[in-house]
Amino acid sequence: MAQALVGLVGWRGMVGSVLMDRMQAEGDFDLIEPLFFSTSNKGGAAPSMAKNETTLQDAFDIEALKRCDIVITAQGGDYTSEVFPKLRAAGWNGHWIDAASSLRMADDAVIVLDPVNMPVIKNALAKGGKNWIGGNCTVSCMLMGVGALYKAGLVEWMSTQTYQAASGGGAQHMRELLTQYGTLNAEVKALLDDPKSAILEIDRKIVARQRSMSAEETANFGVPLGGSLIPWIDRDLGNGQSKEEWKGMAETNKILGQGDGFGTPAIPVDGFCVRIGAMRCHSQALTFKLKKDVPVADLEAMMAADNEWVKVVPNDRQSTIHQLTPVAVTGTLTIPVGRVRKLAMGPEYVGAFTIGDQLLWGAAEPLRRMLRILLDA
Ligand SMILES: NC(=O)C1=CN([C@@H]2O[C@H](COP(=O)(O)OP(=O)(O)OC[C@H]3O[C@@H](n4cnc5c(N)ncnc54)[C@H](OP(=O)(O)O)[C@@H]3O)[C@@H](O)[C@H]2O)C=CC1
Ligand SMILES: N[C@@H](CC(=O)OP(=O)(O)O)C(=O)O
Repeated sequence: MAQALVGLVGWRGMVGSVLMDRMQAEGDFDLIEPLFFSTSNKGGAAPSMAKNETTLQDAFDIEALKRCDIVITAQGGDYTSEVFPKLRAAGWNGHWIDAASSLRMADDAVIVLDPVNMPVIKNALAKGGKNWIGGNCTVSCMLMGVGALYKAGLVEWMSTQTYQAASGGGAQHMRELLTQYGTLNAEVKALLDDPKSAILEIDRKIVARQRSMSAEETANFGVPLGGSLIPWIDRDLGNGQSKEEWKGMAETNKILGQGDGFGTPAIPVDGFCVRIGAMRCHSQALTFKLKKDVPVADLEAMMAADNEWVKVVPNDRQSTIHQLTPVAVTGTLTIPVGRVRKLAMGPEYVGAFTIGDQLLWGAAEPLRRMLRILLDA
């Protein structure tokens, strides 16, 4: 039987490159006939994973896209908003797998995170579902870590305080962060090299340099991030909440198949989303109100057994500082969960801290796994 023709859009971007790496590592290209698209280089040479179709197709050419059994895109929301409706209107009935948020909350779209919501995916597949959208990176990484508590029906509500990496804004944001770090270092290099220099003099020079950063130096984040933080991510919803914070409850419940449209009440999820100067790992401090008092050891055992990527980190200083950091997690599929302990508010209140690489579980991995689910169906 001919292999499925799979259109790949956005493959050379940051998320797309991670996706390509993972697809190669897992042998996904052995199972498909890839067709590579470009928004900027139609007719150029496709990457080495191409088999029979070695020329880049125009990513806006609906007829070319219509040839595909499956399209996977990491090109971004503007591309999805422009092309997806035209493709469906042209009668295309293939599977659309997308990293962008544009279609996530549509009734006919499933947010894919199969280690957490395989039953939701299977149910939608059986009903003829065709639109498979990757979740918000923060939500996906969080559920990969603590999804077991939701699956067990233990969570009354959850509050999350995030520490989100620069990569969530895109490649230019990562460059801007590092450039700012370099600028700040250069500002006080002579003083740092002198062990007798006064730390408050260094501090004064740093904050003066941060406060005088030009529009060019802060073009992506709008304000300095190096040596600072930004407690607002994504749009202002006008009700005091950021769009990133809104996604926490909306997407968590949609992934789990509960809340609006599912006939079961949504679980409240809320908190603050904060940009920090990490590169590509999103970290989060979680507070749970459980429906009953469950021993910490039992909670840890449930999380550890939930999927092969969760790693419960013992709640001690040495384990935490070595295993529960962006430096430890970057570039891996491991989702550590640590700092699990009962909080002072009462036996049903539990704290935890979790981290995920937002380009892997937060973006690329759920997409390629959805491709495999479709190929196996
Ligand atoms: N960044 C993130 O953390 C997350 C992103 N997403 C989604 O994925 C989308 C893509 O994000 P991201 O990968 O960061 O976007 P990028 O800007 O890295 O890539 C998007 C597209 O830009 C074009 N492009 C132009 N110049 C370059 C260049 N120098 N190098 C590479 N590509 C270039 C490419 O299209 P072409 O080849 O056609 O020219 C590429 O596919 C986002 O818009 C979002 O919807 C989802 C989750 C997390
Ligand atoms: N908003 C995320 C990144 C992202 O792309 O999210 P979404 O896929 O929900 O738009 C961040 O800035 O960290």
